[in-house]
Amino acid sequence: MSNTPQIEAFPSVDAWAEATAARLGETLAAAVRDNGSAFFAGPGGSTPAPVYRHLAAMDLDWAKIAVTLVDERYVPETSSDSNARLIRDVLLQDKAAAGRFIPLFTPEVTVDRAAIVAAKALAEAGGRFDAVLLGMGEDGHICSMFPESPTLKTLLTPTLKPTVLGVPHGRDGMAPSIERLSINLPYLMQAERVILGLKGETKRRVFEEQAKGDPKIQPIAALIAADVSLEVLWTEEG
Ligand SMILES: O=C(O)[C@H](O)[C@@H](O)[C@H](O)[C@H](O)COP(=O)(O)O
Repeated sequence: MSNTPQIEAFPSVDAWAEATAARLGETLAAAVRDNGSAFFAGPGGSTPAPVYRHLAAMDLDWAKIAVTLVDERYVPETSSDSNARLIRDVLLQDKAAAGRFIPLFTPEVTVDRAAIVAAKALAEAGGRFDAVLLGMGEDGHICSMFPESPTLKTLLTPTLKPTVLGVPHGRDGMAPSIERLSINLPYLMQAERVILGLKGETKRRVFEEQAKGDPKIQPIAALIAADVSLEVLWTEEG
């Protein structure tokens, strides 16, 4: 029986960011110690920057750590929408400047071709994440697993191989507003540690509601049904 993970509450954004970064860093350090290298995947959006600042300052063996994204807008790094830009500007600084970044975006003919290129690049980098940080939208999406998206069911299918898929922009004003690239649920299922970082009361409520949802179409329910080793760290400060 899958159980909803307990939400761990922190009194401030900084306490929340520090605790999240410490756990991610602990897992990355253990992977470097035990396997000689480590692989981290994180989100874009407005939530993770404080976590990335704390992580960048951690004294890890960053030259042995690969860094990628759990999803990406299908835009070049020159775009302010680029998640790769966030990773380069905030995470791959300070001590983490030596980390090796593996972007998901490449200027291919179509987003689906770019997804094939990204899937190959992640597989060549080891194909399994040691530590993953996830954000969540107020619609319950994680990665680029959006409600009503035609790719959602495939992204949430637990029996497929870990891969990257192209996500079309939403029709009739539905999210996402631009094409995306996203890892699928199996990538999260095989990760050593997955932390969902949430800020604000709305997202806490959405998480609790979505946890009771249909794992075929609701990502949080899919994570829980797939027994992903999920830790949920939350702070009320928005
Ligand atoms: O490309 C993105 O936008 C992110 O990778 C996405 O998966 C994010 O985690 C959620 O959309 C939450 O976004 P916020 O943190 O901005 O609420």
